[in-house]
Amino acid sequence: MMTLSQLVLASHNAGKLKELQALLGNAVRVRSVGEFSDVAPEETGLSFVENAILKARHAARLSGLPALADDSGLAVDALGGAPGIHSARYAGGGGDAANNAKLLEALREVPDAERGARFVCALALVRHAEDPLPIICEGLWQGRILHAPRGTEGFGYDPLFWVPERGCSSAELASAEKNRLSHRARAMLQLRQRLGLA
Ligand SMILES: O=P(O)(O)OP(=O)(O)OP(=O)(O)OC[C@H]1O[C@@H](n2cnc3c(O)ncnc32)[C@H](O)[C@@H]1O
Ligand SMILES: [Mg+2]
Repeated sequence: MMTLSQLVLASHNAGKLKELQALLGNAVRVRSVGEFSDVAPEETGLSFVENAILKARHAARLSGLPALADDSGLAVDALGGAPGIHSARYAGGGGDAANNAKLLEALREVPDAERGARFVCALALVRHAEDPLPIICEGLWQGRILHAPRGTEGFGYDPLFWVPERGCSSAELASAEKNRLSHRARAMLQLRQRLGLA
């Protein structure tokens, strides 16, 4: 088992950082990669797992500390799994509002029964930049894409993601509730088990 006293979170996304921190609890002292660099690495992998490993190695190299990265995104059935690994830059770098507008437009003619989607999260933890055996955990969250945004909590695509088990959008969930249900919560539970923290 890996014992950790300090960990760098390899993300530049404030919404994600907040969730990762809450999900990790206070057993580990957490730093953010933003303390070491403002520049995010290029996400050139073909999969969530490859991109998570690449981001974790980058942060471990910068900080000299163990690093945890999250690569996540939204896979929409009617779009053949898009935006997928390209979720953060779906609308070409215009941020969350532009991404959400592009998604609504792409699904304009798609009926409810065909609006299925899932959030995907891959976590990668490396002990050091060249770690040959990263810990990988994955989580999925099944839902459906709404016709208009609802709610103001969370980040990213949350206002468009209908959560069937709660009957609301994920941006209408309190953060503690999202942290019980989400793709990230599921992946993080596995990770905490692997680390002996859960
Ligand atoms: O790479 P880092 O620095 O961690 O930050 P990022 O925002 O670029 O993160 P990703 O490359 O993993 O892209 C994931 C995108 O998927 C979306 N996403 C992931 N998890 C989400 C969640 O819990 N709720 C809403 N949108 C989410 C969100 O738009 C993210 O920008
Ligand atoms: Mg990214």
